[in-house]
Amino acid sequence: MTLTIGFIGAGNMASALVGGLLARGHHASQLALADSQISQLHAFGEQGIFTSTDNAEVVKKADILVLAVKPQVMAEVLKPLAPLVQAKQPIIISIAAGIPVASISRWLGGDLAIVRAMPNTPALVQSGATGLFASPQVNSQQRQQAETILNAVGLTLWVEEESLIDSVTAVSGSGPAYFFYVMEAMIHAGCQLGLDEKTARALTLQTALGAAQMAITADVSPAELRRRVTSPGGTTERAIATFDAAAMKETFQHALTACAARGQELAELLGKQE
Ligand SMILES: NC(=O)C1=CN([C@@H]2O[C@H](COP(=O)(O)OP(=O)(O)OC[C@H]3O[C@@H](n4cnc5c(N)ncnc54)[C@H](OP(=O)(O)O)[C@@H]3O)[C@@H](O)[C@H]2O)C=CC1
Ligand SMILES: O=C(O)[C@@H]1CCC=N1
Repeated sequence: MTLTIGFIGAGNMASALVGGLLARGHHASQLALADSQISQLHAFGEQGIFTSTDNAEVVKKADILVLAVKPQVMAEVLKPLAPLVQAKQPIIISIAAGIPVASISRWLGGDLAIVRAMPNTPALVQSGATGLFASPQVNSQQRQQAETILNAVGLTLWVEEESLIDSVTAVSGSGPAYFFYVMEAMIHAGCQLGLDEKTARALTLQTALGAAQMAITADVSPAELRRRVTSPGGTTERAIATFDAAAMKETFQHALTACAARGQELAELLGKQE
């Protein structure tokens, strides 16, 4: 039996996950999405997916309920759904940054199988990376079911401490934005060096793809692959020296630390709501 996966919130990340699931052959009739904005739902409805602006309608259908609203509205979204969720007992998968299992459980009335997942937007092209954490109530079959959903859209890895979800967020949840940032910067620099925008963009994106494919398939580290590009006395050496002089590695360390700290801050700011 295929389980129905319901999503509360039909924004960027739910779209990426649903797009990935559909592309992997998950049937539209076994998906359901709720969002407060009807405009967010049209495209899904047109694909034969059940949609509603009433979150409760999706909870009624869901064997697996994916919580995909912003952390800031999670408490107000979940509390009215508690009686229905308690009656239906779906597996809960929260993709929200920061919000702890204990808060989700409290808002939904307690004692539920809750998985925290931290996916990323490349799920849309089945190249996602997701970190998962299971609460003690999640049995091995439910763990497998949660993993199967996220596996449909890319790589999955379990962490055994909930706090490590903030670290996953810093590396891969937010990570696509860092790579897009580097792409923006390289395209801009290419244009400054005289390339037209189309050429700078095509060269940058293909280089990103090629470097990622090499790093994934190589049996040596990214550091070694970098060394192989960097001919002594050559051109790359100058660029890397410039990055080192600007303390780029330290900047990444600071940025990822700030990202993970924001996850903890969200938990403290929002997770304590009654
Ligand atoms: N974007 C990313 O790369 C990632 C995001 N996440 C997590 O995923 C979650 C969703 O993020 P993202 O998809 O980017 O956010 P979006 O804002 O794109 O999506 C959230 C959706 O929920 C809707 N919504 C707001 N209030 C309600 C409500 N009361 N009931 C139902 N739907 C509601 C929003 O509508 P409206 O716009 O009108 O408010 C919006 O369409 C967040 O918790 C985030 O931490 C995790 C990993 C990666
Ligand atoms: O920026 C955010 O808060 C979300 C969580 C990870 C990626 N986007």
